[in-house]
Amino acid sequence: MKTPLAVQGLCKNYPAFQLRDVSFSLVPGTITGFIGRNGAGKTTTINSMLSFVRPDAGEISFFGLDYPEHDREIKERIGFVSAGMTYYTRKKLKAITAVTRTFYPGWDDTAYRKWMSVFGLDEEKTPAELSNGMKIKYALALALSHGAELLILDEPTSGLDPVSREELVEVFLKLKDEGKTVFFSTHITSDLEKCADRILFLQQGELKADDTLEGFRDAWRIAECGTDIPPAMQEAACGRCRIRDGYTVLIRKDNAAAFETREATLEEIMIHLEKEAEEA
Ligand SMILES: Nc1ncnc2c1ncn2[C@@H]1O[C@H](COP(=O)(O)OP(=O)(O)OP(=O)(O)O)[C@@H](O)[C@H]1O
Repeated sequence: MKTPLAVQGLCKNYPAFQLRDVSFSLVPGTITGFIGRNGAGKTTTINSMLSFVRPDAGEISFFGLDYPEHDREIKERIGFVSAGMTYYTRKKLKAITAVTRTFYPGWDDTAYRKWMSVFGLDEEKTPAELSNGMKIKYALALALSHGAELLILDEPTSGLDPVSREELVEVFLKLKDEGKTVFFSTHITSDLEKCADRILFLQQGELKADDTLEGFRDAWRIAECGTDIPPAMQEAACGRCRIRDGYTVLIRKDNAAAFETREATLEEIMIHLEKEAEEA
């Protein structure tokens, strides 16, 4: 099966920010979490790869087809959902759907009914009457009704309460069960611990990790120590964070044998690496 998305050497220059040579590809039927702190460049990457902004360099292909050359065919096979999506707030969902379906020759009404029912959405409502989580679900229902095989979501869980986030994570797992590929950006790492197969970690416009969730986590260990970090540990540290009684220190697993350590969570890895980058 062709890779749903391959990004090669993507660059975008803004006056105060550069996206530098980002390359990755997605594995079909998996969930990939695209993580990085605010301003790391996640949205810039997504906008550049979807040609919402013009990239300065890079090659993008979806399902082995170059983009944007094969724009029309590709758009029928992907769905894009952003937390900031806006709809005509006072139109009923059924009116919005009626317009949307005209853009897609492959529109499948049975699939639409199914996903509206799975997500508990009422067509008689207007977007103004939907919560943020419901709006994301409606956007997903539209994407899935035109047969999207790849779902690209920009920060779908931010701004949602923990229960709504949990529901969305369950939706992603359901989509994966159906063979869809899911790519979503977030800075809420706990959501990824529950559902992601792969992690892409972006830091200051550079892709710092592209690995399985287990591989990414397993490369690191955490040491907990008092306020005096021993010199050997200082040497091995890749970032340290203050905690109540001292510090937590992130150490590459390869360098951690000499210390008492434990497994690291995704959040700990991200925070420690960001601290290190800030201090560098
Ligand atoms: N149109 C633009 N013009 C100039 N700079 C921009 C533009 N869009 C984004 N940037 C800058 O690019 C940087 C990366 O922003 P981006 O929105 O891609 O980050 P992000 O990782 O998605 O962050 P967040 O999690 O806050 O959404 C920021 O410093 C931002 O100010």
